[in-house]
Amino acid sequence: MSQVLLEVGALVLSADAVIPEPGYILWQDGVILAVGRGVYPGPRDQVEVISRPRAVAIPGLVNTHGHAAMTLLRGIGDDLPLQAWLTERIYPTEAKLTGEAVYWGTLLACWEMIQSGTTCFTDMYFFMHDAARAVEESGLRAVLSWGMVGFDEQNRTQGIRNSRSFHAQWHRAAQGRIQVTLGPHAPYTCPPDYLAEVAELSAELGVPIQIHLSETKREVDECIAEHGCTPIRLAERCGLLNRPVLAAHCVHLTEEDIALLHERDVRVAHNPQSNLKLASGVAPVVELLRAGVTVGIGTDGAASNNNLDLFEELRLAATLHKGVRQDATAVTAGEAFTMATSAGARCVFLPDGHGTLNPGAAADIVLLSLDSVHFLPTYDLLSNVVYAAGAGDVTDVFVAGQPLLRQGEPVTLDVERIRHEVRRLEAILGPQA
Ligand SMILES: CSC[C@H]1O[C@@H](n2cnc3c(O)ncnc32)[C@H](O)[C@@H]1O
Ligand SMILES: [Zn+2]
Repeated sequence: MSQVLLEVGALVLSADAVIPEPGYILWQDGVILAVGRGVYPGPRDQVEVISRPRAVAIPGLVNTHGHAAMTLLRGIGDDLPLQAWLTERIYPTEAKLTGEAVYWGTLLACWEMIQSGTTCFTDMYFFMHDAARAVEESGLRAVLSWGMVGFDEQNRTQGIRNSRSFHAQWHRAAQGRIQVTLGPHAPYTCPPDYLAEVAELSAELGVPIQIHLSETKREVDECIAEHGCTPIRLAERCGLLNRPVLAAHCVHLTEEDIALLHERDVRVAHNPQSNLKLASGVAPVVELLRAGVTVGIGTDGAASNNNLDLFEELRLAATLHKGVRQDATAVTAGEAFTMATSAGARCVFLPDGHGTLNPGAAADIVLLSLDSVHFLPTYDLLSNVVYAAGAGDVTDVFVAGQPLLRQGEPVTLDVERIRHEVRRLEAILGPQA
């Protein structure tokens, strides 16, 4: 495929490599070949040129935790804590979902994420063949898992069977944009022997695991009462932490938990907005970062957030811990940006270097308008991106070098059709149905 040259007004290659002046990115076959300041020095006649002199290029944002099709449940179960939210409102609504609904709900999520600068996301849900079809069509990169629960023998067996068939059909599909992982829901829905079985399957298939861990104090207290240890320690005893693991939430941790997360290189998805909305608490992100744990940022599903805007999440991650700790140095702009980009990419098991705009990284690129009010004035470009910019400033999105949003317009999605189908499903799924 031919080379593409993107000319921009400024670049943030990574948190510690900011170019606040015009420059370029050159890519081929979805991979960045060169970046630089000023005018591209090579021959221009052989390359396709995209000129965006009034935009800043940043690495695409990585959403490290979510349930994409829960966009269909946006607004259901507001103002409830996690367990009541799940059992009284979410599970009964999810019981009405079909593969077709998950397909449209996932497309809706893809639309929202593309529009707000996310290029890669994780998903743990049901009817995942339908979700994967939506991802393939959207052009996004995704790390998908079929959610597994072990309430009884039948759903345990079904969970393993679903995960195997999903892996067989979709792992490394969509030109490598889709990765399949295993998704045991949580220690309170998956008993220890089931978690051990999932760990064995993960080793057999050679794929990582994503799981909710230590989200609420109630979860930790009940785990200690039932199993004599914290959810993190339980996951270790079940053999889960011998495998690559992405743990969502990790709000209620002991010092020993944090040491164990670091020792086993468990990646943590920090979901500040969901944790606040479900009244779960605030994750000890400063302690996790200090211990050397890789922390990314996630939105969680749209029923606990209630949007999939990672710019909001990025800003909250950079401000929340300052307020809670009364320490203005807690989670700097650079740390938050890293969490949303390169650390996020590591969280979701992408190869080293992804989540940056350095040569060798995937050409997953987001452009923000320098004409936006949020870039006036611009003394410190990274500060503008983290503390001022928002989804409304996103003009263009590329994944693996392919345009998904061009000057504000979705390229891959028929958004009018998505709007129509979601309105239809709303009447079936909503509380008044
Ligand atoms: C088994 S598929 C995923 C399952 O998880 C539910 N879910 C969504 N958000 C959360 C959360 O923050 N904690 C725990 N479980 C969550 C979702 O509704 C699905 O049932
Ligand atoms: Zn979740």
